[in-house]
Parts: sequence; C-alpha cells; structure tokens
Amino acid sequence: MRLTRHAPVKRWYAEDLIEFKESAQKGLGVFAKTNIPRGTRVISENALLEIDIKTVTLNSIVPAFEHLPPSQQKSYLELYGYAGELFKHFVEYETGKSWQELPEVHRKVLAIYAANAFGYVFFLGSRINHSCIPNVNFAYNPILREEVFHVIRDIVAGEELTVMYIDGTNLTQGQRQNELSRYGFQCTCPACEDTVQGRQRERKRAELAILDQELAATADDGTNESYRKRLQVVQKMSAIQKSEGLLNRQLRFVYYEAAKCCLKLKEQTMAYLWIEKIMEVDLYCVGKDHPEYRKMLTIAEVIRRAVSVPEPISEGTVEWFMKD
Ligand SMILES: C[S@@+](CC[C@H](N)C(=O)[O-])C[C@H]1O[C@@H](n2cnc3c(N)ncnc32)[C@H](O)[C@@H]1O
Repeated sequence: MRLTRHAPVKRWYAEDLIEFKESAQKGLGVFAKTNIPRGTRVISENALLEIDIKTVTLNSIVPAFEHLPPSQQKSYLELYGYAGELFKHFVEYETGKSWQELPEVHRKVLAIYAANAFGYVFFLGSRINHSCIPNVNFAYNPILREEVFHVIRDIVAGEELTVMYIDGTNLTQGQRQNELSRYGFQCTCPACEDTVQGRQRERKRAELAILDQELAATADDGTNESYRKRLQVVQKMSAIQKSEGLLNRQLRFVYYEAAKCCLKLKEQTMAYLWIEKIMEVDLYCVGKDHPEYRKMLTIAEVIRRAVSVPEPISEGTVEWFMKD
C-alpha cells in the first residue's frame, strides 16, 4: 500500500464526448453525449486513494484518507458511499468498535471506499456504474501513472458507460451477484435480466464458468498434450466471450494463453495470429501508449520475421513473451 501521494492531481475527461448525470435507480452515472468509437480514451486520472481492493485492510483506509491533501479529501468526500452489513461487521471486527461508535467522518470515509473501490478510488472513474457486459475498460498505465478508461465497443449518443466492478467474465449470475452485493445493488444489466435473452446469455456464462474450471484443472506441465488441451479450451472461451460482447481485457487473457500454447507447440504462424488479436484488444482497451501494447508490437515483429524466413523462434523470445 502506498500512503504518501504528493504527486499533483492529474484528472482529465473528454468533455465533448461524455457527461456526468443521474442514471435511473443508480445515482450518478456517465453517459455518451455523442457517438463514441471503440478505443476512445474518455477518462485519464490518477487515483484519489491508492489502496488496492485486493490487498486492503480496513484499518488502513482512514489513515490513508487522512494522509491526503485537503483538496483531495474534499473531492473524496463528494463521492457516493454505501456500507453493507457485512462490511460493517468486518469494520467492527478489525477496529474492535461498533459501527455507530466510530466518528461520523470515519464511517463516511469507509462507506465511500466500500462503494467506490473497484481497484482504487477515482474521482471521475468511480462515477461509472457497473454492467456484467461492460462497454468501458479501465487499466493502470505505468508510464502516464494514470488510470485510463477506454470505450471497448462503439457507443451511441445517450448510452450509459459501464465498467465491470468484479472479475465476472467467467462467473454465473449468482456468483457475480454474490460479489456485487458489497456495492449494495442488484444487477439488472442485460446479462442478469430475467428475460429470454437474459437466460440465453446466462447459459453462455455458465459454459464459460465450466471452461474456466477446465482450464484451471488442465496442468500447464510442459507437455504438448497439455498445451493442446489448454489451446482447445481457450479457443472455445474466446469464441463465447466475443459472441457475448465480453470484450474487455479478460479476452486478452485467453488470447494470450492461446498464443503461449502455440509458441510452446512451435506453431509459429498460429501464435502470430493470436498475438495480432492480443494487440487488437490492447489497442482498444488501453491504447498504443501502454507498455503492454508496445511490448506486443515488438514481439509480433520478431515473430512475423521468424515466420516469413522461416526460422524457429528463439527460447529467449518465448520467455520474454511469457514474462509479465
Ligand atoms: C462506484 S459507484 C458508481 C457511481 C454512483 N452511481 C454515484 O452516484 O456516484 C457505485 C454505486 O453506484 C450504484 N450502482 C453502480 N452500478 C449499478 C447498477 N448496475 N445498478 C444499480 N446501481 C448501481 C450502486 O449504488 C453502487 O454502490
């Protein structure tokens, strides 16, 4: 956890493309003012509170808030807050005090963290509501040292922008709702709605959940057999994700796994095709100034040359590709 952040606040959004306004039953939300093409960066900002949701301890949230400069504290306190019963119990357990005993400002700080941290807490990005089929991807760009929010499919004027608060691509509706309950709402997005289409989508999500388990159960043991098996699974996963409009960076993960298997199987042309797909996702999800896109560009060029000669791809290139 980083407590000290004296870097100036960097906060930008595409004012001509998006606006912040009420969203029916969801509080504030972010909407397209005009048609926005896939890949457009709509928000770029550094976090207000940099405590990762995956490593947070509740006792660290208030001190982190108190460490912020007053202007950032003020911005933070403008955000929406919600503290569910489970969250309050955790707080009580960790602090040894009842929720009501805590100072009001501490309760507010904690409730804002609980409602807004999907990753870090952002002043602009945290206004984006959730969907299990999001149309925006968010990612940290270590070169800009900012979180960038990109539209991942074409969006029409008036449409609400959404992100996925959880790693829910390969989860069923019940599993997703279980995780979302900490944000205090029942998801009614197109993947969760109780309609014929909603149930069809849910069947596909259930298929993804099974494939995800199959992938986890298939050993990455260095044998060609295991790579073939993993390749088959991720091919099926990527086809479902694409057809279901699940276009965020989880799609990159399955493409990456496919490319890795092809490289290990020495199927260089196929590996190159998967890498092209990774680059496409990187380009629209994080942009060409992101180091992961740049790395892929270089790897793709090395592999393209090896395929055109043709000559084997060196172990060094394969290892570099594998390294995060
Ligand atoms: C990160 S904030 C999003 C911005 C918030 N709507 C606001 O007014 O600032 C998360 C909160 O927004 C609401 N929210 C987000 N996505 C929602 C959804 N799909 N359906 C209903 N409420 C949602 C919930 O109250 C949730 O706790």
